[in-house]
Amino acid sequence: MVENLLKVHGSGNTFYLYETADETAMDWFKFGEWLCRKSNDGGADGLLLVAPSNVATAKMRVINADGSEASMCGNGLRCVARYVLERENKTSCIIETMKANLLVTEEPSLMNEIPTYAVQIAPVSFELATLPMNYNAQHTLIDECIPPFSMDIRFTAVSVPNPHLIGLVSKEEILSAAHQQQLASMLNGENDYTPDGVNVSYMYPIGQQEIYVRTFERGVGFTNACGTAMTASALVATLLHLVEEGTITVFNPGGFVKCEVKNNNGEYHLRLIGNATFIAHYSFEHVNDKWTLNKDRETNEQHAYQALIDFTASKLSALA
Ligand SMILES: N[C@H](CCC[C@H](N)C(=O)O)C(=O)O
Repeated sequence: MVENLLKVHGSGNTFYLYETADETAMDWFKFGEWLCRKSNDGGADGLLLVAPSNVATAKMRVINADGSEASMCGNGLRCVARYVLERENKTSCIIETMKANLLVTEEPSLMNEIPTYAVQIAPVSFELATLPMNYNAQHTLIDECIPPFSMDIRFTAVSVPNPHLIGLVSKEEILSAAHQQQLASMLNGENDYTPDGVNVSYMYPIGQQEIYVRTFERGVGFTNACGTAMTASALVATLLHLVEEGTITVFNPGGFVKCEVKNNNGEYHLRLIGNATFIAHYSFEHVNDKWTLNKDRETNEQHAYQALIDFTASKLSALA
């Protein structure tokens, strides 16, 4: 049977998006890993599954490119939000995710008529046990130097609810990815600190209420952007007084998003606002446990998104 799916992206973080009526229909981990292979039309960073929910309008599951499942995906949830809101002809709804039912809303375009959506990012915790992460039997790790990782980068660990380690780095470290690659590879292999791996982001303040974030994603590697990482970085930037609470623009290799941070005495309210671009329509067949993928037709949306890429490039040229 031929089935339809979409290729989508949020801030250049690309996914296949597939809606199923039956969560038991396939081995999503194997399907996700196969779909994301570069040999499949360039692959993708993950698979977004849209399924029925008993507690919300729909349910989202996130499979990384290596076939592992994550509890949350900020860029992906914006794409799922658009897909479900268009299906329901609504402007807001609740989407069930692994650890929270989250409000998603259609928003005014960021620029150039680009489809724009906002997603709630929750729950948030600085407790190392929620990542999980082990370090000196500490409960939290906020703005600290970790000698085994680096003698000069200060790190913060937070779950939103997937795990993030965020380093505040110098211009040199943001211009070269070598150290980040080496640290993230160690923390996503056999190691004493992060048994389930961790998304590793390097953050660099670039202006008034503006930061730049580059992320090595657990289960994927370097991506153009990681929505939960950008939102977590915006939160950390407020805690370190690099920016004010409110709306922070987060630039990344794939474009930019807006992150809203509100801190009510340690109760954090986070919202991620950004594009939800549908790139192309695909179809696949699943016969004798083998899949075949066919690209049916492109949308014309990537052309509009190019304006946001060009704006970002002009902004980041000052970084070099
Ligand atoms: N690699 C992440 C899941 C995808 C998150 C990212 N794509 C986002 O937009 O938040 C993890 O294993 O926690």
